[in-house]
Amino acid sequence: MVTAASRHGTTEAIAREIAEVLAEHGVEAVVRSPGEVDAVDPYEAVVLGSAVYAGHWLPPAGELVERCGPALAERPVWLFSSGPVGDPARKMVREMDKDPVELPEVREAVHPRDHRMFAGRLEREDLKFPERAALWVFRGLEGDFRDHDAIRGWAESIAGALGASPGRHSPAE
Ligand SMILES: Cc1cc2nc3c(=O)[nH]c(=O)nc-3n(C[C@H](O)[C@H](O)[C@H](O)COP(=O)(O)O)c2cc1C
Repeated sequence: MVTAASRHGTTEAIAREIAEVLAEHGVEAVVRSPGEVDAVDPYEAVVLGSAVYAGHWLPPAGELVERCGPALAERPVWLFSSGPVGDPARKMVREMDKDPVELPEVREAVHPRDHRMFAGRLEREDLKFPERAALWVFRGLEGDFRDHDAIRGWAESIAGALGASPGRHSPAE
């Protein structure tokens, strides 16, 4: 299962991209929003992500860990965050690229195989006040900074760890 907490859809889109790559490699993957997951027992492995706002994961991701921590710890779990936007040459952008505050706690609870921070997306038209006001501070950070190669490469490594062979169920077959 791939599940991600998202406010404006970017992290959810990254979750879908990861699930697509898993499926291309023969790993059956469902995408769920964290709030609708009551139990992870039906799933062999879990990829859990969240957008990062002001240094924090969104609450539904942490709440899933609170609800299902022991069951998550019993299966392979990969974590990701979607955050940094803007030109990485800028100091402010590099400062954004910090692990979310919740990460040590989440690591302790679920013992993930990995945590990856992916660049995100920030579009003015998605934002409402007060986020739009924050854009004044974040000026120059608008745009889609997702690195699809990085996302796909990471998803391929997960497929590999789950025993999938590359291209096992590729559409060409
Ligand atoms: C008000 C605001 C605060 C943000 N704070 C952070 C932050 O602390 N760290 C970070 O890496 N990204 C931060 N971002 C960028 C978002 O995490 C990024 O745009 C993300 O891809 C949005 O994902 P979503 O569309 O799934 O909500 C912030 C964006 C906004 C609008």
